[in-house]
This record gives sequence, C-alpha cells and structure tokens, in this order.
Amino acid sequence: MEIRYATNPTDVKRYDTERIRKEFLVENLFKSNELNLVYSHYDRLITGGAVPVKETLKLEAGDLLKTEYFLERREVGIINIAEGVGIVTVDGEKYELNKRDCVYVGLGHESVAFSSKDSSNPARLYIVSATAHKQYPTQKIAIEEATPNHMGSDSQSNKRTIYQYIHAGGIQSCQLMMGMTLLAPNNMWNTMPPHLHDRRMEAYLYFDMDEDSRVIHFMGRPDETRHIVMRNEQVVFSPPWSIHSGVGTDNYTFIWAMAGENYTFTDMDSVSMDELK
Ligand SMILES: O=C[C@H](O)[C@@H](O)CC(=O)C(=O)O
Ligand SMILES: [Zn+2]
Repeated sequence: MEIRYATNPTDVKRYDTERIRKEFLVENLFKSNELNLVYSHYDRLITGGAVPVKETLKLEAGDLLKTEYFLERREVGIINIAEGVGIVTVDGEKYELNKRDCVYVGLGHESVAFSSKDSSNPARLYIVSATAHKQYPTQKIAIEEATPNHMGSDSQSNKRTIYQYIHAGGIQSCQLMMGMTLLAPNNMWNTMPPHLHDRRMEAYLYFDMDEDSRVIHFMGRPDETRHIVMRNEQVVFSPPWSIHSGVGTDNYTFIWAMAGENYTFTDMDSVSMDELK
C-alpha cells in the first residue's frame, strides 16, 4: 500500500508540477487482476481500485494497517465504474453491483472480496475507506435510489446532478461520505464557484473519459491556485484547505468522497469569485 503524507499549504506554494502530482495525484489504481490501495494521511482516507478478471481479489490489512483484517478499525464504500457487473462478498454475503451502484460495508467484517460476474466483461471497483468507531449496517444502493441534487446551469457550463449515496440522509456511516456527480451533456465544469470545508478532506475520482480526454483539476488555497492535468480513472486528494474544481476537455463523471469531522454537506464555506487567484 502506497502512503501519501499530509502537506502544509505554505510549503505547497513552492511545489513545482512534478511535486504537486507526486503528493496529490493517484495515477494507476485500476489494473487487471490487481487491487491497489493508496493511504492518505489526510483523515487517514484510503482510496483503491480493484479489477477482478478471473480471480477473486481480497481486501486485506497488509503490513501497513497492523490490524488482523482491513475493517477492524475502518468502514468502506465501493462503487462499480464499469458496465461489467461486480460482486462484493462480505463475510459470505454477496452484493451485485451494476455500473454506478454502491455498497457500504461497516466496521468489523472480517472478509471482503471482489469478483466479476463475467470475466470477459470485468467490473472496475472504486474503494474508499475511512476510520470508524462503530458498526453501521452493510447496505447496497443503486444510483436510482440515491439522493439527487440538481446544480448549475447551461449558461455556466456546469449543469450537473450530484447523487449522494453515503451521507446523513442516505446510507449511514461513521464519517465517510460518498457520491457521484454526473454532468449534463455539453457541460464541463464541476464545483465552480468552488468551496472549502476545513473539517473534511475530499478525494475526486474522474472517470468515463476517453483516452485523449483530460480534466484540468484546480486545487490550492483560493488566492494561490494550482492545476493538475488528469486522465481517465485517476484520483486527486484535496486537502481541507484546498478548493477542488475541474473542467473537462470532454464529458466526464466523478466520484467524490469525504472524511473528517462534521458529517454534513452544508458546513462548507463558499469561495467568492473575487477571492480566486
Ligand atoms: O463537498 C462536496 C463535494 O465537493 C462535491 O459534492 C461537489 C460536487 O460534486 C459538485 O459540485 O459537482
Ligand atoms: Zn467539497
């Protein structure tokens, strides 16, 4: 498991492109027959990707967590981002995930495994885990059942629907919040005007992009912004002091996930356009 340490915004001012990418961008989570995890010291969030083809892939604590099993001190949300049906087996119980379906698995489950229903059409499972202090029920939710939030407008090129899966009004968790934002056709901007939430970090996974498509992701303090050029199926960690917003060269979708202190969406501070530099 790769580790990413937390950074100080005063230091980040001095980072060049290479260093910014090294600290915040996750490039290669999704590889056939592999389960890859990256541990961020921002709120100890783990993001990962599993692409089970022929074999079953197991979510394991490994050397880093120093626990008997992965969910001993954690909870996890999993979303399938491929057309191929994914199967998540939790202590023997199977959950089938179509594209955009999510399953939440609570603290204390010893065995979590991933497989594809059809190896010629494998699932691609995005994994986000945060630390947990009590068990909430394991639950599956399809995109149709998620809370939709209509945002933006055509004139601002940011018309989109935010689907909330794991949050106060949906699947309950200790601190993990997770959902997916779909842009309306011909709309390219997410999360603009931007916001901050100093009590939570966030991770964005951009996907459903063509090979040559890019999302230009903006980060940094509002008056000291930087950008990261991102490809399909890459993740970016957003520190609590950073804006997180992007514009695509083509259509894209993204999964956002947050962990930290407050368990509410509405405690975000909106950033006025005057503040951006
Ligand atoms: O804190 C909330 C997260 O940044 C996302 O929900 C924002 C988002 O999906 C969007 O504006 O498109
Ligand atoms: Zn946010």
